[in-house]
Amino acid sequence: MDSSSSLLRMEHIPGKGRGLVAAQSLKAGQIVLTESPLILYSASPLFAPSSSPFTYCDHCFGIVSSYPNIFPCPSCSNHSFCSQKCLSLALNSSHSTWVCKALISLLQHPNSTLLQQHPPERQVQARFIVASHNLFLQAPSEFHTLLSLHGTPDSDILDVANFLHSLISPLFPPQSQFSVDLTAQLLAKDRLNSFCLMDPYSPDGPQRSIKAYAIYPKATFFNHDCLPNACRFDYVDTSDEHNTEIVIRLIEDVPDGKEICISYFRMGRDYCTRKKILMEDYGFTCECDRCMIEANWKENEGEKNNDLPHMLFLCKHVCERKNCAGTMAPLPPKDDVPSNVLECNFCGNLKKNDWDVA
Ligand SMILES: C[S@@+](CC[C@H](N)C(=O)[O-])C[C@H]1O[C@@H](n2cnc3c(N)ncnc32)[C@H](O)[C@@H]1O
Repeated sequence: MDSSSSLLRMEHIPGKGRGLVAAQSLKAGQIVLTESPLILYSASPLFAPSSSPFTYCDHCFGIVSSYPNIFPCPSCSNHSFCSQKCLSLALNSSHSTWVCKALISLLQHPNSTLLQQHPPERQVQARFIVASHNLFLQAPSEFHTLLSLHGTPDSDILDVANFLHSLISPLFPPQSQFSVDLTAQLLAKDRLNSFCLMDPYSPDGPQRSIKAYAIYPKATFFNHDCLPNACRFDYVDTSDEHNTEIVIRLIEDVPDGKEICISYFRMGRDYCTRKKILMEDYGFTCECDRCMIEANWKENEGEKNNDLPHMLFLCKHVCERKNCAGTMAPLPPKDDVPSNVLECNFCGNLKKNDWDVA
């Protein structure tokens, strides 16, 4: 049984829809959820080469080193894998015969120049629709879970759905019931529920690109808070089957019944930037404690208006390593003893917690 079920329960949270609350008293550093994606797809546009300096396995998204450690798809030259195991798993799941043929057809489609004229994002959405249809064919109950998530199409999504459906629907098997409306529904779910899987951290490297997108069936119910009590660790690049799992760990103690929230982006951003992202990308206005205080700050006076408890939280929990700004959470407790070491969820940096004086 899923161990998170005794730690978390879903509740209706006023003003936020569904959310996850602590089902018992929980400790800082505790891992409250580990799960595999419902759907996972590459963030590389179909036509343009990826901007990432790394090459990834198209199944587990671990870094592929060089030949002879590359296992290409036997039917297309566009997808490669880091091991025989990933290749075999992919051919029976994420890179099934239908997916392989659909992606080749999209690349060779007489209208493919149309797709290339759209922003690269459209090509990534095409990958998502192909992956969703594959889920529909392979795991109908998981497909229905995907459809039950939060998100309804707006007019922009309907336009995109019309365009993508015209390109992709000829590739669906004849009995497929994938309508434009269903395509639009799926795109709306993807917009609100997908997590980014990022390039590995490098102190001097370029800004990290997104290597893949994933939707997790339970983690998606964590609502946002600008001063979260939990954060996501993705132990990527372990080159095994756990590479794409999400791990949610508590930043501080959480009493029974309290909502557990993550931040949908790195915490260091100022009020106006956070407000803009949350409205444009997620369609809501955040009313967390931090936003309520910062909303009253005078324009351009953020630095002078620092609110002490919030500043202490940010000093303690924002990683100060160069090119990082990830979130620092305590290591998991050992034998119920809390750890005095904080770990960054982004770069893995460890630092002693000197903030909590007994
Ligand atoms: C990934 S879903 C989270 C689960 C969602 N509450 C549900 O009912 O399925 C993201 C959506 O949850 C809602 N949400 C998340 N955090 C919120 C917050 N702090 N305030 C208001 N709404 C929030 C927004 O509608 C957002 O688009």
